[in-house]
Amino acid sequence: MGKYAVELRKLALELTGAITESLGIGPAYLDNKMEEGMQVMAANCYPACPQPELALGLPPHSDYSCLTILLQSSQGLEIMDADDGTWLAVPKLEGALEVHLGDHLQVLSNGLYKSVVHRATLNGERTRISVASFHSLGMDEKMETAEELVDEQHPKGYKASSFRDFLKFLSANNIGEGQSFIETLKIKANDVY
Ligand SMILES: O=C(O)CCC(=O)C(=O)O
Ligand SMILES: [Fe+2]
Repeated sequence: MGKYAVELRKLALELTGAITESLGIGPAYLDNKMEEGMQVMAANCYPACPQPELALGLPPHSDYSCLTILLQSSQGLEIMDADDGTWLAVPKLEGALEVHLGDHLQVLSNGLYKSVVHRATLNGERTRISVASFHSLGMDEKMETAEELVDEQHPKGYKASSFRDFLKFLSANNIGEGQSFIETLKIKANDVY
């Protein structure tokens, strides 16, 4: 697990650099903050469920990370098509890692990149295991929208927040009931900011 975690961290930094480069703010924009940031690994175990159509392994949510890298033992992950709200199954490809864009990059990019809403379904036959590696800034480091991506036509759309702010939100809200942290960060037209 140690070597796997180390390699994923390198991959996350490389992908984050490619994303910031694509935004025109340079490949090293987040390097220092990511290098001092956090990597959280979660092992999820979903036992076989006799009535999988009646339950979910994880409710719909987006991840509070820059990137999440996921390995799944069998199919079960679904992502939401943001245009029509339908759910699409992510196929299990042998040896493939699934990369999710998280809320941090939506905030940084002023909404040019969107975090992916996803959920975990259950199946009737076998236990499913997934290992998620979340890559984010440090606990008290605020992720802010890049000033370079803000102008009159593209006003700043998000408030800055830290992982600790997210944890406070989680302890006070139930994401199983549809509450979403990124929604609370959106700056509304008549907010004084
Ligand atoms: O088990 C999965 O496929 C999804 C896991 C996940 O979304 C998470 O741990 O945040
Ligand atoms: Fe997730």
